[in-house]
Amino acid sequence: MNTNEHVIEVTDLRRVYGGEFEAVRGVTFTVGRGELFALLGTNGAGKTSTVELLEGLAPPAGGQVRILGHDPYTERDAVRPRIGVMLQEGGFSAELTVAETVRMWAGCTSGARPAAEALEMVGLARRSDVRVKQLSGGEKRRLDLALALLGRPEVLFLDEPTTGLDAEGRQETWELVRELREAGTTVLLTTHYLEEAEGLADRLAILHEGRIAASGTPAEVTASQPSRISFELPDGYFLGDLPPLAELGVTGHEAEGRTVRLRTNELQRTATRLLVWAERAGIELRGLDVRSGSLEEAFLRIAREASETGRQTEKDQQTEKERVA
Ligand SMILES: Nc1ncnc2c1ncn2[C@@H]1O[C@H](COP(=O)(O)OP(=O)(O)OP(=O)(O)O)[C@@H](O)[C@H]1O
Repeated sequence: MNTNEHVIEVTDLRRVYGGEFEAVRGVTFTVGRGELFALLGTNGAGKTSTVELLEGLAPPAGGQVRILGHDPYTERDAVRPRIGVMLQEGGFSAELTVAETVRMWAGCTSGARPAAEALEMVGLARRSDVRVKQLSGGEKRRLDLALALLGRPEVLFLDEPTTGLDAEGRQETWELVRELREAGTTVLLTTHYLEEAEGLADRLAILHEGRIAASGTPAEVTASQPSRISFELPDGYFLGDLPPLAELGVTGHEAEGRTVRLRTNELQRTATRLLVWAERAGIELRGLDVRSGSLEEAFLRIAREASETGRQTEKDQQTEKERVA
């Protein structure tokens, strides 16, 4: 098996609603066999619109998708048996039991796992005889996942798999996803939880307004962000009392009353010089908080830049959608 094989290939993908509103605007990425790729983005960024095209639920308005070398829309029969899709809201009957639901789906799936095995994998074995309507939100997500795993998929699409799960359930799902990936399953995950992407993804992309605003390994995306130091100066001290900020390696700052926030790309140098200065001056920097750039930081920057430049765009899009509707 060629491990460099691109199981998912997306090139200049576009999706248009109502003939005019462009929700996906030229998205390009690839996912190799056994890789876990996460799509992140603000609300309405275009994650679901993109993933639905990858699942073959609609044809793209432009560009191309290849899943396992096939077009998932026009060659659905070649692709569908080899992929597993966990939808945001599975449409199962509330009156059936968990086991009946899984058996019903297994009847429509070629080479399905035994129902008991799928339920065991997601930790629902003890809930087999419970009616779906009696499951908690988190248990329903696990049932969605069991159904997606039934056909032993080579490619697994997970749309917000841990929404509604408690901390333990989330950890268990992450563990399962890791095991599946280690067994060679290629996974495409959308999520709102940044720590989920950080902990699971080999590579990720942050979507914004239908375009990829940042992509790479979690470490690469994080490294593009400045580190932050914040603290409170004692009474009688002001920002101007610090050594020149350029000498500290500071690239940006804010001061609000006695609270100071510094940004730097050289965390060790800035922190050391700041602490040496404070020590020599006999000053305690209360509430001192030193943190490296994070995925959250990258995400918030993209969202912030969006809200600064995007208000007009949002208005335009709304008008566009109203016209289309
Ligand atoms: N059927 C539709 N008709 C018209 N516009 C749509 C349709 N579906 C989605 N949109 C719009 O397309 C844009 C992208 O939506 P999408 O659901 O793909 O975003 P998302 O990133 O998955 O968002 P969320 O994180 O909120 O689930 C949004 O502006 C949304 O309002």
